[in-house]
Amino acid sequence: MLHVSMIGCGAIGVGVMEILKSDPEVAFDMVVVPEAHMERARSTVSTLAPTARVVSRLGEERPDLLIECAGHQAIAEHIIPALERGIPCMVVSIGALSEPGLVDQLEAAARAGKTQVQLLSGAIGAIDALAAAKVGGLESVVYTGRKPPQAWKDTPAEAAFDLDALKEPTIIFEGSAREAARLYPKNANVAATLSLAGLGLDQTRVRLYADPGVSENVHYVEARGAFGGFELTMRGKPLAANPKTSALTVYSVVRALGNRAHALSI
Ligand SMILES: NC(=O)C1=CN([C@@H]2O[C@H](COP(=O)(O)OP(=O)(O)OC[C@H]3O[C@@H](n4cnc5c(N)ncnc54)[C@H](O)[C@@H]3O)[C@@H](O)[C@H]2O)C=CC1
Ligand SMILES: O=C([O-])CC(=O)C(=O)O
Repeated sequence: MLHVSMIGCGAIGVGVMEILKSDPEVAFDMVVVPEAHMERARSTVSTLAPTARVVSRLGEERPDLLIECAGHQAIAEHIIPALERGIPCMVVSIGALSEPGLVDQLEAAARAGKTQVQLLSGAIGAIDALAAAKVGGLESVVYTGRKPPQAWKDTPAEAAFDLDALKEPTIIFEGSAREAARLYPKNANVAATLSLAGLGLDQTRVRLYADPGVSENVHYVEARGAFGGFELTMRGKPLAANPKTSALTVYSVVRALGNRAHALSI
């Protein structure tokens, strides 16, 4: 039985607990959320993981695994201290790692605690192929993200475009993955994941579209290198609870937890 503590109880956290409540090999012992969100989280957790405690920090507890499904702040607040204490961690807010120095801090914390932090693939696929291709040498990685206009609400695109009135696919950003992550932190997870697996934040090119013609989060990747090349299109269905997040992100967390908990890993 794998004893897991979960950071975050939003669209991803709830989706993961819903699926895993029928898995006898995974137990959620604690759910970590900020004080202000504890009451809401308690009522959700009471039905999904009735034995789990809702807390605002891990304290002295030592779960088998700590999984972050919360947001950028949670990495410095919870993941780094847990790694330093030797607790293995998984991270889903990969966009946070475009902040200068944070990847190095994560690695240093894991090394100090003699443990490991796993960065999850989330909403994008072919991370295994891209990371393997990097060994032989990559020449180019280009990522195009296409989402319905309402998925860009509360981002700089809202000030620059009348999102509700868009009739055509509209480029809202073109540049490096580093700049995309700075301007669109809540939509930068895929670009940052591709960068970390591949050519890095400065060499990975990103184009983002607000497209009234799509209802899904469409991720298109073209990679070339010594291995040859690949093109990948993912059409991720957004979660009802958060249209910025594709359902595949929930499944990627469930897969990663299953791989740690079960006898067979794939
Ligand atoms: N790797 C990937 O492909 C993807 C990653 N994400 C990332 O996953 C994260 C969670 O996404 P959602 O569940 O959709 O968000 P959400 O907004 O629905 O839920 C966030 C949850 O985290 C909690 N939280 C916020 N700050 C916290 C902190 N400092 N400490 C503890 N708990 C905290 C909130 O109370 C809430 O329960 C976001 O950072 C998002 O950018 C989302 C989609 C894809
Ligand atoms: O599709 C998703 O779930 C999230 C996404 O685009 C991103 O954060 O890069």
